[in-house]
Amino acid sequence: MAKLVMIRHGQSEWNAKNLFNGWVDTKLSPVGIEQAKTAGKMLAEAGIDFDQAYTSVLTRAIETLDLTLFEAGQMFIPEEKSWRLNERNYGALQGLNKADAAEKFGADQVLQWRRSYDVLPPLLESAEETVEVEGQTYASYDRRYAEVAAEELPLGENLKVTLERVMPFWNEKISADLKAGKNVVIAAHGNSLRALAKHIEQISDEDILGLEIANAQPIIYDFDGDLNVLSKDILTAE
Ligand SMILES: O=C(O)[C@H](O)COP(=O)(O)O
Repeated sequence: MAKLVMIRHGQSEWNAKNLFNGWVDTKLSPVGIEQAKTAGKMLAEAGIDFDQAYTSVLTRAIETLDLTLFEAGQMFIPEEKSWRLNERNYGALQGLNKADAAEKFGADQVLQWRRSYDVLPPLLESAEETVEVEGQTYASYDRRYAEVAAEELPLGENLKVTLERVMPFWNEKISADLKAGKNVVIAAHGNSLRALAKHIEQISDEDILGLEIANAQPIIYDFDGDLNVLSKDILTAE
C-alpha cells in the first residue's frame, strides 16, 4: 500500500492580493510561509515516511515543498521539479484582479474561466507577451522552460489542457513510484492538483466544478497495488 500526499502551495503574494497568478512566478506571502510550515508539522505528526517528492518549476510550490519537508524532518528525500506540475496557465488573465475581472466580464464568465473543465481563458498573444503589475514586468516564459518544445508552451489553459500535460508526468513518474510501493509527496497548485484529483478519483467533467483545493492542506490518498483509492483524508490546521 502506497501513500500519495498532494499539497497546494501556501498563500502566494498574488493570492493575498487576489490576482490571477498562473505561470507568473510569485513567492509565498508571510502567511503562506507559516501555512507551509504548519503542513509539515501535521505530516510529521501523521508519521508518513516519504520516498520521493515532486514539485513544479514555480517558486511558491518549491518553497512549500522545502518548508514542509524541513518541518517533517525529511529534506533528504529525492526531489524532482517539472513544468508539467505548474499551475494552469491563466493566459491574458494573469496579473488581473479576480474581483475586478468579475465586475468587468461578469461573475458567471469568470467562474467558467476558473472552474469549468473545458472553457479556455483569454489567451496570451504570443510567448513574448509580458505581464505588468505594480510597475514590475514579468516574462511569460524564461530559461526554466528552455527544454520544453515551443508548441508545448501554453498561451492559456483550461483544466482539460492542464490535465493533458500533467498526465505524462503522472504515468511516467508518480504512478510508477506508487505502484512500486513508494510514498510520494507532491507540492503543486490549485489547478494542477484539481487535474490530478480528477484523474485519481475519476471525477466527472461536471462535478469537477465543485472541487476546491485549499492552500497548504495536505490531501492524503492510500492506494492498493492497482492504484485504486482505498482512502482519502485532508489534514487541516486547528
Ligand atoms: O493561479 C491562480 O491565480 C491561483 O493559484 C489559482 O486560481 P483559481 O482559484 O482561480 O483557480
